Amino acid sequence: MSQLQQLRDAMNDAGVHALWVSGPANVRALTGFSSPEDGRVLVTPDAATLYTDARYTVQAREESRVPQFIARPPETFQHAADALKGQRVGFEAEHLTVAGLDDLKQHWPEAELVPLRGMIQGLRQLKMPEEIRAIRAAQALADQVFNEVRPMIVAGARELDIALEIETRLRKAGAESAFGVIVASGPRGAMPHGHASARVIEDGELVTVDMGARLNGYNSDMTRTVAVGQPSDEMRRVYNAVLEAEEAAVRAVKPGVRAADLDKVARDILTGHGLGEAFAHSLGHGVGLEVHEGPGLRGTSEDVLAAGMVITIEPGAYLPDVGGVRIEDLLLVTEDGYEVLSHAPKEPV
Ligand SMILES: CSCC[C@H](N)C(=O)N1CCC[C@H]1C(=O)O
Repeated sequence: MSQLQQLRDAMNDAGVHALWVSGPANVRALTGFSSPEDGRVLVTPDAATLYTDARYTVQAREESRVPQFIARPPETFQHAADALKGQRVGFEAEHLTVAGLDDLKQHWPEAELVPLRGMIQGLRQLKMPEEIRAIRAAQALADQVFNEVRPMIVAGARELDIALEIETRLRKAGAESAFGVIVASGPRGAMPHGHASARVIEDGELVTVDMGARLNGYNSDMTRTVAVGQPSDEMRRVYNAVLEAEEAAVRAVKPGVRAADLDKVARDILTGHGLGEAFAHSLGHGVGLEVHEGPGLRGTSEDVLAAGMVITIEPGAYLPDVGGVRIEDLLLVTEDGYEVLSHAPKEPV
């Protein structure tokens, strides 16, 4: 069943006749339009319309799987107003600004506006075959770029030169960086989001590189921590504990497993190594049109893994003023377990 048809079923369950979609990734998921920040979609029981403006007339015609209406507000809203009179119209509470809601109220005074959460994000958790192909291609490119740049990670190199090389190679291959490349060396490794700085890598340090490619709208996400020279015994111990936790969590991936239980697999191992407090974030997340999407792999998550999800497994341990380690793989949940999509080597330290 198409995502649009599944969405109509969900709208029916939520008791709305129509849905105004403004979240960029959701607009893209429903239409294929590649400038979704400048698009909106109105979904009704028998139609879906992409609203965008004249800058995108040709692009929308080429890309959109649904009919387009080219206009700017207020014409955009007026186009739909008659059909929405007396209807319950859902909107995406996470994606509509206060001003955006004011506009809807002003232009659709006879509609009942209903805030909804996570309706399309929920559907997006299960990837379709063409989406899996796109994520696989993005990760293959990320693996290739990581392997090409790996020899640059040596004592004397600056973090930001490594990040720039990764970004340049992704761009030359027709992709872009899915997020600001994280290159965190030595004590900066204690920052889970340590975006590359001007710091010069020193001998004996661990360097965490977290990178993703965005190709044809779909993202990848992978982290490797590598050693430059001989790291301290303490950091080698931390590395091996994180690796053990990562591999155990990967092995536990299969349909039906609760995301919270998966998080616990890794957390228990790190706790056993005295690193429970140092694991300062969740185990992972879904990846697709957004780098961070459902399911959420954290202790409080209600999500349950299902075949077709693409997830990260990325435990880490962060010791302030000392350093840190994170190891992350990208996985496809399959009918009988999982397939690891990220292939860059995990080097022994
Ligand atoms: C800035 S995007 C970060 C991508 C990264 N792989 C990631 O998802 N995380 C790094 C630390 C934990 C996790 C996160 O929740 O941000």
